[in-house]
Amino acid sequence: MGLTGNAAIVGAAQYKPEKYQSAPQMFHLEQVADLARLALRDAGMSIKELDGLVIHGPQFHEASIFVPAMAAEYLGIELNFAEVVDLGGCTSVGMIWRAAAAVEMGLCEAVLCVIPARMAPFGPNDDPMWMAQAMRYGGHSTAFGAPEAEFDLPYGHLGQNTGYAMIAQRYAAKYGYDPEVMAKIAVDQRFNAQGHQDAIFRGSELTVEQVLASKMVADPLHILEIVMPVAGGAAVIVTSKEKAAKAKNRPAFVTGFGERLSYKSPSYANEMTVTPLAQAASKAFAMAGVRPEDMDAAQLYDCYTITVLLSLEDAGFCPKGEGMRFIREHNLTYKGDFPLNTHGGQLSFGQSASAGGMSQVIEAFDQIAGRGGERQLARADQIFVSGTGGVMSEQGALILQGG
Ligand SMILES: CC(=O)CC(=O)SCCNC(=O)CCNC(=O)[C@H](O)C(C)(C)COP(=O)(O)OP(=O)(O)OC[C@H]1O[C@@H](n2cnc3c(N)ncnc32)[C@H](O)[C@@H]1OP(=O)(O)O
Repeated sequence: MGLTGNAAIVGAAQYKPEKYQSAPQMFHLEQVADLARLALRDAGMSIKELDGLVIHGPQFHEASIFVPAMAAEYLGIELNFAEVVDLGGCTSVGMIWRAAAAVEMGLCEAVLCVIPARMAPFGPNDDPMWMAQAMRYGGHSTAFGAPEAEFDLPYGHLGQNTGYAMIAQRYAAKYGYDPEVMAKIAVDQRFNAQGHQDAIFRGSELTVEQVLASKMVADPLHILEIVMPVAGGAAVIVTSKEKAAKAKNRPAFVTGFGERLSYKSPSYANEMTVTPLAQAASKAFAMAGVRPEDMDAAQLYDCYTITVLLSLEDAGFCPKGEGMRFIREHNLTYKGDFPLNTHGGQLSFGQSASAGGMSQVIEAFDQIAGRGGERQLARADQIFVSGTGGVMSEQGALILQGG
């Protein structure tokens, strides 16, 4: 049951992360078209070959319904498969497996997965204040009737920072917490970012002391353990094995996936320190017929350092409660014995809304395709990718393997 490895990523493109103030504003459809052009060029394919579209829809305030049909019309293509994915930071991983499954089912042959994440010019019905706030406190709905508006927000649980801090506090109470070890995650990833020409924090290396001396945002999370929101956008082409055989790049076959959605707010979790990634990852490994120790690298969603710690444990790279020891004992850089987030992760490459997780998918593809430049791993045949939405509540796992 599941994928049989007959669909692959063959091309990708992403905008260089930029601060919102300096990034160009583009209408979302314009971004879709531009990203599609860049990803197709990378794959060596023509737009006429596309017959599937997976799109991230919520930001389309130009039109809130029929988003895939509107985008297809704008691209001038007809579709055999269309899907909107809205899973926050789990969107990217969710898009890739849905595209691969659709290809394997024979619904379509080539799918564009696309997330526009630059700001669009404000329209007459947009409220710039609300949008600025939504961008800042991304994860929480303040909408009338939303459970978090009633039970979380009045207690100061605004958006993601406080939710992840709460999980970190619970972890600390249960298993202990060494701030230096947590800072090492950010430091090793910042080292990796020096090897990626598009990383927003290329050119500024980091030490454990700097992380620990940086502003405390939500105890125990320092600002340098938290992602900085940036403008961006990404697109990936997933196609059939037959088409992949003719592709320009070495394909990354999608051989396993898992997805698990749980509570949206950690306040409702039975046990905050165990995330739904445990189920998602074990399904993905079983489907691909591989184990965590077979992986050449892990690209783990990293909105916060605590996300990385929990993901390492729940994906099965080390037992529960032993993440600190694992991080202390391993060099997580691309030069090390456990290459993790080899592009710098979102902490150091940059986090653009919902497209941030696609940077992890694209880095896995780049490594498998052998175009990682100075950060290229000697062996990159099997890579694990995770996606995290909400406050550890939406989890996705992918296994990508070179052909
Ligand atoms: C979405 C999902 O489903 C799952 C997820 O990914 S959850 C995560 C979603 N993302 C978020 O919630 C965003 C988290 N980040 C933040 O809220 C903010 O960055 C923050 C509150 C941590 C800091 O904001 P702030 O204190 O107002 O910083 P601000 O005054 O804007 O900037 C101060 C400086 O620090 C920098 N900075 C801001 N945030 C930074 C960060 N996280 N890391 C490093 N530098 C940062 C700024 O660039 C600025 O530098 P300059 O003065 O040189 O321009």
